[in-house]
Amino acid sequence: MSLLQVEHLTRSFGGQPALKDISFTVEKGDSLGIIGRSGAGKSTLLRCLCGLDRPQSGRILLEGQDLAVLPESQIIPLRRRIGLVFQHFNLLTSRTVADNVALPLEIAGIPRDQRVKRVAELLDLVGLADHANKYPAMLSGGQKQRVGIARALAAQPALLLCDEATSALDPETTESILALLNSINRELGLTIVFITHEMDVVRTLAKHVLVLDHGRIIARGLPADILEETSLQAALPSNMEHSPQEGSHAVVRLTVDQHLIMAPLLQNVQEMCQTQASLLRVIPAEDAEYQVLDVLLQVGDVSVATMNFLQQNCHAAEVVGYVPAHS
Ligand SMILES: Nc1ncnc2c1ncn2[C@@H]1O[C@H](COP(=O)(O)OP(=O)(O)OP(=O)(O)O)[C@@H](O)[C@H]1O
Repeated sequence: MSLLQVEHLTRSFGGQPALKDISFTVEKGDSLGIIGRSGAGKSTLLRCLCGLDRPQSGRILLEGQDLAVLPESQIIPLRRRIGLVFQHFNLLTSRTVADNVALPLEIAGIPRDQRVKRVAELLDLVGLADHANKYPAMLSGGQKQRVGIARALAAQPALLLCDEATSALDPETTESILALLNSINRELGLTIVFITHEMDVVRTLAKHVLVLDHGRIIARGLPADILEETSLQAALPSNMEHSPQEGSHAVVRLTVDQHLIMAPLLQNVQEMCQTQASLLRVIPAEDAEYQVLDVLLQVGDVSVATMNFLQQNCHAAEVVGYVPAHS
């Protein structure tokens, strides 16, 4: 039996569908990333998965129990099987770090001595053992999220749901939080379902990916395949049709050896400047808006004439360093 089984889920707001016929399963130990542009239905799906919202139809089976139809009184114990990590941490400012982490255990009626032991273990796990008595206002964003993660793990959930858990953090802190979530998934074997709009998060954390668009699943699979497909989709002209129209031109996708693109330029440098030039590396453009490639060449003689030639034939050319001639 899958840990989570979602079948034909639909959810509308005022007649406007936000989720349409969503079906997928999550196996124990998986890490599923749900991506999609703004308004695709990610948050609505996550709210349904944790029982905070009810779909109009469909089933959400967590360990075999249907969150979509259970009466509220029976959903509460089932919700304890789910740990939630929020974008903005949602810590209680008047409670210390230790008391924030202890909250789900208090609600579950766990005796004080067991709570103290469990909280100490959790703070150790998230690297905050020395911060137990601090208040949230005394912590950095990354530390607050670590508290959020410890709290989510407190009641030993079967499933961790993360709602844009790193969107409010800087890149370095994001990396450390993703490393923590990764170890929780890979070393503790805890199943994670997360929503994000950041491709790097998917690349780092997901074992599988679902892509939502206008409330539907439009793609699912392994991160590498989905990310390649997603970047291709984003690059396609917005006015592209899938069938030929009167007078239309075809859009052709090529997979090209980068040496082939550079060959004419390298040949010209060698002929016009009478110097050796070879390709070291092509760096994919970070900024798609300008559609440029960064290319590293190894050039034998960087005379004024060679640099002038390169500057005239490229957007820009500058010497960034030197390597031995034989490398
Ligand atoms: N409580 C609500 N009342 C009315 N419409 C809603 C409600 N919640 C979501 N919607 C609508 O459902 C659709 C999906 O919204 P949702 O917030 O799930 O998308 P999302 O993918 O999480 O977007 P974002 O990345 O911007 O948070 C949107 O059209 C949104 O306006």
